[in-house]
Amino acid sequence: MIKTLQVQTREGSYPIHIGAGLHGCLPDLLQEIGWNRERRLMLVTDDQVGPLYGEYVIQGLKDHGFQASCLTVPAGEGSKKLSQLEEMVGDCLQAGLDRSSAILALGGGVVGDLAGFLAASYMRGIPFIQLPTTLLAHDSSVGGKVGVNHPLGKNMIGAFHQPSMVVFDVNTLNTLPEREVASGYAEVVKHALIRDADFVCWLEERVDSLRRLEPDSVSEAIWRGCAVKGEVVSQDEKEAGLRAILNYGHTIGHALEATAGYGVLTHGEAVAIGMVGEAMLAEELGLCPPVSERTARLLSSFGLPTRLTLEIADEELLERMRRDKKVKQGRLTFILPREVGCVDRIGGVEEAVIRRALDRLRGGGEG
Ligand SMILES: NC(=O)c1ccc[n+]([C@@H]2O[C@H](COP(=O)([O-])OP(=O)(O)OC[C@H]3O[C@@H](n4cnc5c(N)ncnc54)[C@H](O)[C@@H]3O)[C@@H](O)[C@H]2O)c1
Ligand SMILES: O=C(O)C(=O)C[C@@H](O)[C@H](O)[C@H](O)COP(=O)(O)O
Ligand SMILES: [Zn+2]
Repeated sequence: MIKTLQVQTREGSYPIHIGAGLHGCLPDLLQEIGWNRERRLMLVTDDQVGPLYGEYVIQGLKDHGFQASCLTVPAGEGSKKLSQLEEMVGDCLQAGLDRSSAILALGGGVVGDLAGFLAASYMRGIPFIQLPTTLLAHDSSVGGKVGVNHPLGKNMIGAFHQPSMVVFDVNTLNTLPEREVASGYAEVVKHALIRDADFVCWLEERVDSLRRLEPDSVSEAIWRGCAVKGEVVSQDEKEAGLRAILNYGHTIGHALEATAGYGVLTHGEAVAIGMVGEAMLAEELGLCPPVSERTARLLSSFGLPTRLTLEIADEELLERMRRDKKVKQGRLTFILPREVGCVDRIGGVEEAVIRRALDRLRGGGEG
């Protein structure tokens, strides 16, 4: 069964298709959005995903008369950097891509963010399509945040560039390593915690089937996660306000990810720890009833870490947080829970309270 959602943008709307075997439908789906065979296509993938799915996708396109070439980057967060992007621009120029060409991003969030940024910047912008292959990429493939990391911070160089379509073939999840499955559930849980209390209960009741990647449950989880994300992005495409709620867990999470060294923690692991820490912060500030324990229990049931065990000093984390993109005139802004299923933007959080929350996140305080 194929499920479809629409994301509204300033320039119209684009579909998200979720279902088993959708890679086989890609040529038809391209034609549905009006892409004809004259448009030269560059498939961007990584060296783990490419050998699994790249050839099938390229062959399908060629069989339908499309001109498609392939560009492969090394797998992992280390590829999300400017020097990689420069190399990719060279590959596209060599392959003869022009302003009527387009990019297809086949992979997880790293490929999606990197290939999306390539599309946003190549000759000042060409269209692209997201073909997510990780559970986490139900988040990264929707909403148009594309970019690369800087040694001083996550996603510090980037753009908003919406895809023309998202095609999620859930069959690809069958080859995903267990650690990446868990990592992906962090962003699924985030979507539930920020906007949909019923979805939180639904997840709590189906942990086992979701972890086994039972097709009906996993497709429903992806669909519900994409529905939350799509609804928020449709209301606030460029993060003027509301969209910041999608950053729950990310102020601490991004600080952890960059300080630990890109790739040491997966993005989902860092965000999982971050959500528990930020729930503790909300409790310290008296903003909500106790929610951190239930948050940690759910994340942990998916096999995710919920405590800060790496030896990183508070000051190092705070230094990163002071450069977070939500900081305004030096005031640290967090996305904090009011209750399960509802969060708020809270500005001007004092560093002393953050230190108390970090202490609890390390297992100090009352837990
Ligand atoms: N733009 C956004 O809105 C947004 C949202 C969330 C996360 N992100 C970004 O996404 C990135 C993390 O994405 P990710 O967790 O997908 O990581 P990833 O892209 O590095 O993929 C994880 C690993 O799984 C492998 N893999 C991918 N699909 C596979 C498959 N089907 N079978 C076997 N192996 C497969 C990859 O090669 C990689 O080694 C981070 O850089 C994060 O900042 C962006
Ligand atoms: O789409 C968004 O908006 C998000 O915040 C989704 C996050 O899960 C994602 O990690 C995003 O890349 C973070 O964006 P950033 O602007 O904080 O770098
Ligand atoms: Zn994220």
